[in-house]
Amino acid sequence: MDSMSFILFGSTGDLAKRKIYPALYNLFIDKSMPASFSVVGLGRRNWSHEELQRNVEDAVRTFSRNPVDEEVMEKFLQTFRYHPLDVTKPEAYEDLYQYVQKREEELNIKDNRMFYLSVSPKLFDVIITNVKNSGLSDTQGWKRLIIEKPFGHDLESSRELNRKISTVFDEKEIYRIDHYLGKPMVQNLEALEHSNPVLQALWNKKYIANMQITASEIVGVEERAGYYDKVGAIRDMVQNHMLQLIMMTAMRLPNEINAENIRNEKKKVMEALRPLSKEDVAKNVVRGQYGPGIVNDEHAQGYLDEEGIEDDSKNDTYIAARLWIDNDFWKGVPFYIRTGKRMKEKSTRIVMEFKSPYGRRYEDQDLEPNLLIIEISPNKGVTLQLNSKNSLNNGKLEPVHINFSKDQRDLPEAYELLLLDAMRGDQTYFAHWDEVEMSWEWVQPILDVYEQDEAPLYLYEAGSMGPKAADRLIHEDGFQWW
Ligand SMILES: NC(=O)C1=CN([C@@H]2O[C@H](COP(=O)(O)OP(=O)(O)OC[C@H]3O[C@@H](n4cnc5c(N)ncnc54)[C@H](OP(=O)(O)O)[C@@H]3O)[C@@H](O)[C@H]2O)C=CC1
Ligand SMILES: O=C1O[C@H](COP(=O)(O)O)[C@@H](O)[C@H](O)[C@H]1O
Repeated sequence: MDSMSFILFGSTGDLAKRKIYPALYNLFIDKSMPASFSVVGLGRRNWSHEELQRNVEDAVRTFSRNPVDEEVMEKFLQTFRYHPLDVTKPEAYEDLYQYVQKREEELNIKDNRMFYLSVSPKLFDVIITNVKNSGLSDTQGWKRLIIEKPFGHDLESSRELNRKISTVFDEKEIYRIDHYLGKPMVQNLEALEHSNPVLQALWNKKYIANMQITASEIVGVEERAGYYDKVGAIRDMVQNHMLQLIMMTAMRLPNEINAENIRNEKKKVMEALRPLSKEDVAKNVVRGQYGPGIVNDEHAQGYLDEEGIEDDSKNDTYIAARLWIDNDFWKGVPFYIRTGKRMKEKSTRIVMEFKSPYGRRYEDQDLEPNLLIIEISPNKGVTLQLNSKNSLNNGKLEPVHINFSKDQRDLPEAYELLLLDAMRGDQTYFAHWDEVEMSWEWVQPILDVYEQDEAPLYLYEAGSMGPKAADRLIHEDGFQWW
């Protein structure tokens, strides 16, 4: 792998601590990092190199999946340097440029530069402008941009941001992170379908009655009120993660698996996704907000009582929706999504419910449908629900489960897989602009309806599986949530 500078905007922040440093360490210990690399951490704080290194060390000790090897840790920390920088000050970038070059010379590495924007989206624009004007992005080697979510606040702002970025980076140089695409079981979807002819044969409208994608969380808004109260579940989860999961589940696999082909197939799914008019929103989308309830046997306060939330906030902490993909493979199969905070369990999963064949033999018995359940996180595995006679219960047909689960500890974290791909220059599991733009296009009417408060906001009890209206949405079609 090419030697490079990893220039981290937001090196003193939460994401760097919880995800980026542990991921880099795990890649380092697995010998997946380039032989020579320089990490330059940036932030306004007046830290020394040693302070950054101490923080990196703490972060790795706290959050890494690998036990720490002291010798490896020492070498790892030596790659880190801190450079104080207020990103809003154009004149400060001249020093940064010189510092990055100095490290490149010291380490004798080429000017391959990875810019990682792990800062508030408000700062994306000013950083891009200053990186460009300072000359930092004029390299002989490659330059790449890793950019965190949210990518815009709505369709128009995302287009504006993309226009801005495109003046400095080509699409081939932009790595838009959606960490759900880095989850090992999401990356496994394609293999699961294509290495198993039995699943491949069934993965279409002929056999599937409906597809359900759930991403439920136990946590509430935590310390992110300022951010979350303005975005809600629709922008925080649906526009990106949930629609990416739909694309990954519904795409047809190209003959050759590479970034371009996969992204083309995902784009076709979005092109076929039936758009919602404003009138469709209330019929197909349910928004909810958690009230007080019981979580893990303890009282949990409602959203409006959380610190930093407006008293009369109408923000959605839960969204369920019915979607249709109008192409030859999925026409007539409803896709249901639901995601929310303060729900009963933490689970991200995809469930395919199979159709019941006509003229089946056991019409007198109340049979459960066959299900294929793909657990993405925190459990990782696949379960097939079939029916079988139970000779201990008068030969009654009962559901049985064929099941495999992955050893959780050995699997790399999403950020590890994504950072490795970005360093190798592989964009397969990063969101292409077309996908992001089409996702915003699909979501925009929902945002408009909520902005005007033209749809009901249903309360649900903390610790439940969401509002009753979401159950009604799926019952209308004769199905239930799995
Ligand atoms: N945290 C998470 O779990 C997740 C975060 N994200 C995204 O990652 C990004 C970072 O989030 P997070 O780490 O939580 O944010 P934090 O608020 O924890 O960190 C923000 C970082 O930005 C730096 N910063 C702020 N203003 C300036 C400035 N004017 N000049 C230089 N640096 C500045 C801060 O450094 P200093 O204070 O030293 O100036 C700090 O390092 C956001 O885009 C967020 O949406 C995405 C998914 C999950
Ligand atoms: O991007 C986000 O994702 C997390 C949920 O991620 P997971 O990997 O734990 O499923 C969510 O809590 C957060 O609000 C959102 O910004």
